[in-house]
Formats: sequence, structure tokens, C-alpha cells
Amino acid sequence: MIYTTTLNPSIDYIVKVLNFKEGETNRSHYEMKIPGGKGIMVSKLLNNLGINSHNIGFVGGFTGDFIEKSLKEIGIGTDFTKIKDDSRINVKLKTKIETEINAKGPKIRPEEENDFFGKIKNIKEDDLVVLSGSIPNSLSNDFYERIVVELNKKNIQFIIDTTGKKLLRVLKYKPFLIKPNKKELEDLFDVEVNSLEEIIIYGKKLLDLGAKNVIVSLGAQGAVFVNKFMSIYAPAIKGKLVNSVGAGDSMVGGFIFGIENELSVEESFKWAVASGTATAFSEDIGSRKFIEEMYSKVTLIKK
Ligand SMILES: Nc1ncnc2c1ncn2[C@@H]1O[C@H](COP(=O)(O)OP(=O)(O)OP(=O)(O)O)[C@@H](O)[C@H]1O
Ligand SMILES: O=P(O)(O)OC[C@@]1(O)O[C@H](CO)[C@@H](O)[C@@H]1O
Repeated sequence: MIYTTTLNPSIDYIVKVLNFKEGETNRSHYEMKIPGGKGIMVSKLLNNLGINSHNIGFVGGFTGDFIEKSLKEIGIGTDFTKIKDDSRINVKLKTKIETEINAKGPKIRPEEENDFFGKIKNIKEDDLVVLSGSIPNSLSNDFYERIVVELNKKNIQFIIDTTGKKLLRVLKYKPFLIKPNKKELEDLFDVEVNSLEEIIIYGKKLLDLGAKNVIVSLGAQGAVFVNKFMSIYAPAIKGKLVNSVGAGDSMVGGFIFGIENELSVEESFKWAVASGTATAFSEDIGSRKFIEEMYSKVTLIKK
């Protein structure tokens, strides 16, 4: 079983305003409410590609009910820990550019934490766990590390997509995959990277710190893959950006799709790029048909 973990799920409130004017009453052109949070987005992508996964994490209140119900409606399994506070609402404002306001998230109580760890302890040796996104403010910064320590006791493989110290402190537990974007890579090492060569150098530093496979996503510039055997660049596919929210999570989902189908890491990286692109060019997570269309356009350049 694949478990996707979203500690801080959200309702993503996507609102498009054509001639946005700061400080005035603007009327929206369209709006949409979707279940969000990085682990949930990975599950939605996997679901589109016909792969089952189970969502864990914390949900609460009317917002939590919406998140859970929406996932159930599309056939995604959930086993969330129920909390007293409301899950957050994240605003994705689309004007000429995309602006996001991600809320800090609800308070998690000690008994809710215990319930969650009970679920982590039930995960089996041959399961795969995806850990994605921010941690609600009330949880300690080492929360991911505490999860990973439990997983490590049974040698359970995990993928982690988070930022800063939360990521750095779990690298020694050898994540199967990490997926920083360019900005996150720069922040990790407190540097500015200006070329593919530099991205590969810092990607390799993440391998030295323990990651087994690294994808660095570069938005409209494509993506880089490194592991100890190879470095590959995938230029971006040309097209119209519709919605970048979830593009990175779709890459993670696409890579898992390849691995679950016992494809090589190069092939899995191709599915990752196709999935990220399909989502970037769609209103929500890319459909299977569109991902397949994008897949036929992916080129890989060995570096
Ligand atoms: N404008 C674009 N044109 C072509 N491909 C894109 C574009 N935006 C994203 N992609 C594809 O999707 C991948 C993931 O996008 P991106 O680097 O924006 O992820 P991210 O920063 O993790 O996004 P998010 O956190 O919003 O999910 C890119 O590596 C690229 O392959
Ligand atoms: O605040 P976090 O947890 O870092 O990111 C949350 C989020 O921006 O990530 C997803 C897209 O990747 C969205 O569905 C969600 O709103």
C-alpha cells in the first residue's frame, strides 16, 4: 500500500480575477474549491493514473469534512486523524500572476498526535510512505523526523517533499526520493544557483547527505534528476501555464507510478515530468490522457 501523509491539508480556494486592483472590491471571474495539501495532491495524481493510495494526516471541522468527502467521492481511501480545530483554507489568487496565501493550520492536541502515531505504527514493511508539505504550527519541527524514526524501525521506504531543516534532518534516514524546487534547493544551502551544472552539484550534495534519488523541479525551465549513477536534464515542454499548484506533487506521483510499474528510474523520471507538466497545463491535477500526451513529448538529456 502507498500511504500519502498530509499533516496540514487544506481547502484550496482558487479564485481568478481578471483586472485585479489592490485595495478595491474585485469581482471574481471564476472560483473553485478543491481538497488540497501536498500529500493529497500526490494521491489525486496517482488516482488519475489508476494507482491506489491511502491518505493519512489530520483533518477537522467543516473544512476537514469537505476534504474527506471530496476524496471519498473520487475513490481515494482516507484514514485521517480527526481533530477538534478546523483544517485550513489556502487562497490561490490568479490575476496576471499567481499569488498564494497558505494558512498556518490548526492546533493539534497531544491525544490527536497519539492517534496519528498509532496509524504510523500499523504501516507494514513493504508499504511506501509519502510525507509532503508543511507542518501545522502547533506540532514540533522534528515531527517528520519522529515519523521517519518509526518507519525506519521496519525499514519502510519513504519519500519526503518538504523544506529547510524539516528536510535536512531526515536525509540521514535515506529517503527514496526528495523533490526540492530551485528556490528550496537554494535555501537549503544558502546559495544562488545559476546553471544546470550548479543544480547538479547541489543535487549531488543531497545524495551525499543520504537521499537516494533527487528531482529538482525548475518550473518553466524543466527538471533535473540525480542519483549516484546518473544526472539527467529534462527540458520543459512548451505549453500554456494554467495552474502551477500541485505541479511538483504531480511529479512525485508520476515518479511513484513508474516505480510501482517496475520501470527504470529514467522512465519513472519521464512520467514525473509528464505528470508535473500535465498538471501545470490543467485547472486541477492532470488527467491520465493528458499525462500520456505529455509523456510522448518528454526528452531526457544525460549530463
Ligand atoms: N510553465 C511551465 N511550463 C512547462 N512545464 C512546467 C511549467 N510549470 C511547471 N512545469 C513542469 O512541472 C514541474 C513541477 O513544477 P514546479 O517546479 O513549478 O514545481 P513546484 O515548485 O514544486 O510546484 P508546487 O509547489 O506548486 O507543486 C516542472 O519541473 C516542469 O516539468
Ligand atoms: O503550506 P504547504 O503545506 O507547504 O503547501 C500547501 C499547498 O500549497 O500545497 C499544495 C500544492 O503543492 C496545495 O494543494 C496546498 O495549498
